[in-house]
Amino acid sequence: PVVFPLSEVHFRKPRLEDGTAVWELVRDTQVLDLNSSYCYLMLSSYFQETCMIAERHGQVIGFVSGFIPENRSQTLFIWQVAVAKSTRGLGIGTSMLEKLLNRPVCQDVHYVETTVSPSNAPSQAMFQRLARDLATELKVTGVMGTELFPRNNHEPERIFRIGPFRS
Ligand SMILES: CC(=O)NCC[C@H](N)C(=O)O
Repeated sequence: PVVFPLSEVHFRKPRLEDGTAVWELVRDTQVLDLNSSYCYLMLSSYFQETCMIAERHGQVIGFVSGFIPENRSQTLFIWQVAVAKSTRGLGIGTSMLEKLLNRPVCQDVHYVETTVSPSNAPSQAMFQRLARDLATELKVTGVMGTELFPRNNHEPERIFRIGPFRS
């Protein structure tokens, strides 16, 4: 993996034109669920306030998708966090999450919820770090079991809840 300062990374809202690059980034992680390319176009347009792009030298190296559930305005649900394999371990994932939480749309957010599969240790560590940085707790509040997925061919998804913060 390459090493470079985060100051070389540009964080911004996604645009429609990022759709394919995001689809390729998620595909290349080989651990996340690859949604349809159309889904990433939707996220990059209708959910751009709660999504984040990280880019360096014009290359998309990170992506976060999320939304605020319409009936739970104090919670930001983080859907996917994707970081290019070659740029892992530099804190890009944590930076995307913290910058996303600093957006005006998240000014009343006091909880983050997300799901992480048991085999995704880097993602679990990233959320534990986020809880520490926010001086709050991470709790496992539930799980989406394998039986919920077609042909049982998906790992369970443990539901994490981080908060309260900024209360
Ligand atoms: C935080 C995160 O990336 N969760 C992944 C959930 C699921 N496996 C997916 O890839 O959408």
